[in-house]
Amino acid sequence: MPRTYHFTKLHGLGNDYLYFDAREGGPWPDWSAFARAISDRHFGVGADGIIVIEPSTTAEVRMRIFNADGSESEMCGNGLRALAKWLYDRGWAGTRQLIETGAGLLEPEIVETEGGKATRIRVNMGPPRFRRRDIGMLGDPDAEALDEAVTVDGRRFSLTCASMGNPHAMIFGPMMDEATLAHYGSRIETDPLFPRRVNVHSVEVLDPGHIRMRHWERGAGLTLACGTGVAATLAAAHYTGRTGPRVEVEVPGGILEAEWENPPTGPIYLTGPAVEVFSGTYEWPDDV
Ligand SMILES: N[C@H](CCC[C@H](N)C(=O)O)C(=O)O
Repeated sequence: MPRTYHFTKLHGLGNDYLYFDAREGGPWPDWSAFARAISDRHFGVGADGIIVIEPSTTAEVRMRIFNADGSESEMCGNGLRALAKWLYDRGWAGTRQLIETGAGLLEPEIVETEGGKATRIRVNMGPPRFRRRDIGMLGDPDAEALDEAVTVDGRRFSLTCASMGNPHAMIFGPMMDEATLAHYGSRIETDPLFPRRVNVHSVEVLDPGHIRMRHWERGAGLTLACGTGVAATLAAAHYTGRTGPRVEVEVPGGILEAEWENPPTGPIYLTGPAVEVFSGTYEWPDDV
């Protein structure tokens, strides 16, 4: 007997997720298989993945994020910003929130509202990390991974890697077009250097305060925005002397602001919009 699941779709600059309130009720499905099915843009509802809200003993709620391929990630910056909106708009949390994530306890803050609804959210993403162990890379776990090299189809890429709880590899230089990033990003994502796979970003530094970039996300492919990717990129760019500690980042879906407070040990803040699109229901075979 199929079961009916209620969801709300929200996005941060077009990085879209389906939200499931699993704080009560259940039983709940195998979220990985469920995410793979519902995220399909043709045979499902369509999204970059799903966000599952669960009870927490240490914060207001626990956020879990599953990519479109069903893989679970440690963290999602755009997803966390939109979750803060989802909670605030329903009166379930205030303007300053504490959320349990796979990257630790993180603090989103509603910074702009319209008609009682959150429109712009700033989130303390915690500090970036640069060691191989943080990124889940092969090699000396205590060594930083600021200048790695992988070769794909005879083309050598220099990677600067950082973690925001989830792993990111940045390719600095002229921004690649979609087809080029899809071709090489998909192969770097699954390179043996990254046993946990990796999110891949093509990053062009325009000046010390401005970056433009394009994302190939682990488990989701090309996306219009990647919050943890923007934060990891600011960390890598500033840490290697390419930018200041505060940048405006142009991603395909719009503009995100990123600021690194007290580098290199302080947190990175990410500020940008979040939008609620619609709510709906989804039938899923009773596999529980
Ligand atoms: N694909 C990512 C998770 C989503 C991150 C991204 N959408 C964000 O806004 O941070 C990973 O597997 O680590």
